[in-house]
Amino acid sequence: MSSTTNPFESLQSQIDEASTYLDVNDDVIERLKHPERVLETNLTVELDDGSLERFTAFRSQFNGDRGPYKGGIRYHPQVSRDEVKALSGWMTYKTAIVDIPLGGGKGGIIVDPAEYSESELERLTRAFATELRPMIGEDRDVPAPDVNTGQREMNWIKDTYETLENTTEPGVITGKNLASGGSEGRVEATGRSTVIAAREAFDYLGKDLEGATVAVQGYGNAGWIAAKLIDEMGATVVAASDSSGGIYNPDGFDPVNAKEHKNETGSVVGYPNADEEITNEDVLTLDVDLLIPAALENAIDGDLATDVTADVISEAANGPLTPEADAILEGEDVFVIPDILANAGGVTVSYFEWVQNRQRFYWTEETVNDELEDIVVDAFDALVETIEEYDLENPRTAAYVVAIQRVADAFDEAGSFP
Ligand SMILES: NC(=O)C1=CN([C@@H]2O[C@H](COP(=O)(O)OP(=O)(O)OC[C@H]3O[C@@H](n4cnc5c(N)ncnc54)[C@H](O)[C@@H]3O)[C@@H](O)[C@H]2O)C=CC1
Ligand SMILES: O=C(O)CCC(=O)C(=O)O
Repeated sequence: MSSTTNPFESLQSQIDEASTYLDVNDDVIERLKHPERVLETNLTVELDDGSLERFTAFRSQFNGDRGPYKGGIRYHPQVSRDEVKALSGWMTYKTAIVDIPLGGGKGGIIVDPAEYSESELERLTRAFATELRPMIGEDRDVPAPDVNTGQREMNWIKDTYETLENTTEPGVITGKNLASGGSEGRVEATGRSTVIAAREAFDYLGKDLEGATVAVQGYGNAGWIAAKLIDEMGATVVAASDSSGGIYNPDGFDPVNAKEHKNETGSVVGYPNADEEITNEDVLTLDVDLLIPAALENAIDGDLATDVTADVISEAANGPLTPEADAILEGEDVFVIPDILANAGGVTVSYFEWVQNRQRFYWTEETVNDELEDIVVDAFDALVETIEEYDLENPRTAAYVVAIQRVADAFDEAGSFP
């Protein structure tokens, strides 16, 4: 993170901003600014050399008014209680803006997975799954992948849960591989919604995506798929970065080829067809038509925002702009598609996976992608309608107006406290 902005405070200020347009009781808004509960647990894991190491892990269940808590599990040294709380809140408003019947949750372990062997990571993941067991379940809380976790970790969690519960319940977790009950299209889903939303924004703004230049910060699951799909739509990817640095070719490069280079060498840096090496900050401030931040929170803070020159930003990452950056870009007429809509493809296809698991009936990739397309386009239309109805400058505020109203309605329908 390039800024010390607390992501939980960012979430709360986003809610405050939107609530001024809503006729929702202040006490209800206060409830919608805090998680319902947070598990903090210490996992003691045996390392390969026989020693023991303690890891701190969290699971925040932010809101379950619209359905089971839903959200990923992150492995990263910067995971903190407040980060997990923020991410779980963003999940709540994400599932609401795309109108799928789920709540919001998030988990994380403070760990740099690159420093541990596969067997150590398996023991760590299974230890976390054991702690999570009483609070997860397909009708309770359904985790999924996030930064530095993927199908492998999801399969371990499913297996641990099912073994302890003596059951088969693949819908306890999503983002599994196909053989373990995963869905077609889930790996690509986050990048896919990021570019569908970008395409809709270009259309709304009367801009041409064909030949538009694109920079992608973060070349992991969300970022590289977004690069690949936007290239397939006719745009030109000119820059990309990962935690080791950035690459640039003003004429564009093949995103798939760049990914192959990253797979072989560990980084996009050194990719021969885009050999101009630039910093991560340069990637964020390039004069491009579309910027896709796809790494971590606070990538663009107030200082950097003044140098951002992209016309459209599609937030594949959660929380890549600090509130200060958001306000600056709003003043500069940059159209920011907020994370809770742009990256909602991941949780939407997780929802499809959960539905398929429960029905024991699996969809084709084409069905998954068609259903995802409809949901993202509907959410974008609701965003535009709200921008116009309230004459809003900032699409993020519009997204929260829609999402908070939906969560508040569900709370309201449930009746008052006993
Ligand atoms: N995986 C998913 O389904 C979803 C992910 N997201 C969000 O997308 C973002 C990325 O997640 P994933 O792609 O899943 O993670 P990932 O672990 O697959 O990839 C993260 C990438 O970001 C890079 N990175 C880290 N720090 C960086 C920095 N300072 N500058 C440039 N690159 C940096 C890493 O090198 C890596 O390439 C996160 O904010 C995550 O919460 C959002 C919705 C769903
Ligand atoms: O697939 C999911 O359930 C959640 C993905 C996620 O963590 C996110 O959207 O930030």
